[in-house]
Amino acid sequence: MTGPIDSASIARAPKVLLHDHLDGGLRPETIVGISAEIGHELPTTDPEELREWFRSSADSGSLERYLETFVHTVAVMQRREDLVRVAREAAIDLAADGVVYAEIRWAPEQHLEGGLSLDDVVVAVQEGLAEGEKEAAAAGTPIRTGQLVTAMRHAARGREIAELAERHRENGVVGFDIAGAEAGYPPSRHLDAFDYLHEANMHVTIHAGEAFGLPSIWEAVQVCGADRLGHGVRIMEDIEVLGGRDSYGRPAAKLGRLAGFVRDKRIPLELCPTSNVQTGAAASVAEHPIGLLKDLRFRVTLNTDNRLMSGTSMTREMTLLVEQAGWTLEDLRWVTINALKSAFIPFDERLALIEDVVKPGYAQLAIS
Ligand SMILES: O=c1[nH]cnc2c1ncn2[C@@H]1O[C@H](CO)[C@@H](O)[C@H]1O
Ligand SMILES: [Zn+2]
Repeated sequence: MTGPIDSASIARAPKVLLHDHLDGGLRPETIVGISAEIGHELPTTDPEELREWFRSSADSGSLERYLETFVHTVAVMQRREDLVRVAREAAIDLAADGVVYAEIRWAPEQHLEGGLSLDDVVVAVQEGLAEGEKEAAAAGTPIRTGQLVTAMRHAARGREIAELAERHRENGVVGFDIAGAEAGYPPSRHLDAFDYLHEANMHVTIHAGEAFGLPSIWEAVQVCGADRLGHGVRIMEDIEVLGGRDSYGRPAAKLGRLAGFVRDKRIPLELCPTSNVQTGAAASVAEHPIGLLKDLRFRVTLNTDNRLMSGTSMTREMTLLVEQAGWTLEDLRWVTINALKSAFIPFDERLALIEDVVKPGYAQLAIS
């Protein structure tokens, strides 16, 4: 399973996605269609031009500017039927990309302009995801999805959103996240939300170590008790590469206390190479730290972040790593199993997906 891998195999490989924003993955045609109905003005109404507009506008070198484009996707996700549609299409599109399990995140507090309540919007998205799952199964590409309910870090609704997540845990919500501009908005601003969720035994991931460095990661892990790190790529700032290899053939490196803790505790990193290149957290996919972090045996997972803004898919992220960073089929299988090990669904269900779907899927690719 270590030889070169062709593009058809990458497309067919089972994939697991833990970090994908619902409002970052819309089909351009859907944005154009809903905008026309609700009278929202877009930079262009040509779907292909719009696709390119999102990608190039997000190619800004800064997270703040990357996030500006979301005004157009959030605008078309305010009516109940539109939330259902966007969620349904997300599940179908991910399934067509070979994704067999996806945790899809979004911030309910940004979808109340049409008069819906926080509970209404979560129910609408769940309805869409369930419809999409059904259609994907009928098309022969089964997928399982879960919602991650996000609170916006600049706002002050963390506790309320945490309670929302907890209320819907039996109805599709598998965890909680905070997102938005990182610099100036440390995770501890939402400590009451995290305390509440820990008391309720809920799972938590935190965007940290993307646009801001070690203090943000430290707070997420040690103050807020994050189970996983959204991005976490700046953990590199606590790793000194020494050059050469150790006796196990791994890159020789000296880990600081925080990086050592993250690796020792097997805290999953939800890495998103293309998105990081766009926001300036990495120079290129070839040079992205994901390769080094893999070789150092961190709990690495591979993700899309925002398929629309980053012009990507799981197949594309995998292809880039294969073509530009020398990844093998075994590496792709490893990050996929890592992601399932780190998923927020119950352990027995994760195991079933690993044994019944992922391992047989990769075994088939290895022999064909
Ligand atoms: O990579 C990211 N870092 C931080 N925040 C993000 C990223 N991608 C999207 N969002 C933010 O999360 C909200 C809910 O999905 C989006 O509206 C966007 O503002
Ligand atoms: Zn993100």
